[in-house]
Amino acid sequence: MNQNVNIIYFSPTGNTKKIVQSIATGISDRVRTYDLTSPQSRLELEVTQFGREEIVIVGVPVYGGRMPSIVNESLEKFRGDKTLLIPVVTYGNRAYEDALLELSHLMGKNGFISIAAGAFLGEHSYTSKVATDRPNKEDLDIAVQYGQRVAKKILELDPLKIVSIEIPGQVPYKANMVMPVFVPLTSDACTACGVCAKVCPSGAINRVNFTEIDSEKCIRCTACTRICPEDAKFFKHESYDFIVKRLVDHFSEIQKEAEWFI
Ligand SMILES: Cc1cc2nc3c(=O)[nH]c(=O)nc-3n(C[C@H](O)[C@H](O)[C@H](O)COP(=O)(O)O)c2cc1C
Repeated sequence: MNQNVNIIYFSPTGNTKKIVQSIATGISDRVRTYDLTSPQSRLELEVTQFGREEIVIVGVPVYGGRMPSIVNESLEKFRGDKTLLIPVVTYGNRAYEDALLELSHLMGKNGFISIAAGAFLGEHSYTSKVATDRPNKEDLDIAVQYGQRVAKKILELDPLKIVSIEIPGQVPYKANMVMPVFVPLTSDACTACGVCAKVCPSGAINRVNFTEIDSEKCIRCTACTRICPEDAKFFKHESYDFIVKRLVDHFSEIQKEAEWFI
């Protein structure tokens, strides 16, 4: 298609970004990006209006079966006018529960109509033993093909009969996860390069003293522990170990596949 596709995503460890970009590639080569991962990008985001003919793909990771609440306020700044929406989530092989439906509802309130939706696998932020290396090349190829199917659907749409598709999930949504309070620790290997603070999506890492973490701001997304070139940032807490053990015990053997609704 020679129509613009707008992609909006929040993606602390990069899985959601890859999937959303691949779907967009299947639709058009004219892509406009709204990356809401950094606190600065969300702070600077202005109210953005999309027209009727526009296509928007929005992607977030699943946190506790819900969408990450940190991004809700920013997503509310996007306004549609019966704008075509493709909501997408990535999740770490446990379950996506109500996250996809919640994302579709949140955007739907502001004038977007979900004409397709997808739930994709992404290596679990907490352990590389669950959904290892997902999304892999095959996942990304599939995402491109899903994008091509959306493009076909759009060309065939009767503008007077555009309705939202059915998306799995329940209302009321699952209760928000109550996360035990643990924050990343820093070992002596830290060279104070500051890359952790740069990628922190919640601004929780002190910009001068990188070992100081604001436990109220930290969303435990693992962006910092994954990016540290010295492996100096790490989680060590009995609750964290318990979560990882549970994930590995129950979700490491059988890997799920992407689900696509159209
Ligand atoms: C705080 C937190 C909660 C998570 N909750 C879930 C969950 O409920 N179900 C699941 O399958 N994966 C869960 N995950 C894994 C992420 O959804 C998955 O790794 C996702 O692909 C990360 O996306 P990103 O790379 O775009 O940040 C969770 C990860 C974090 C950090």
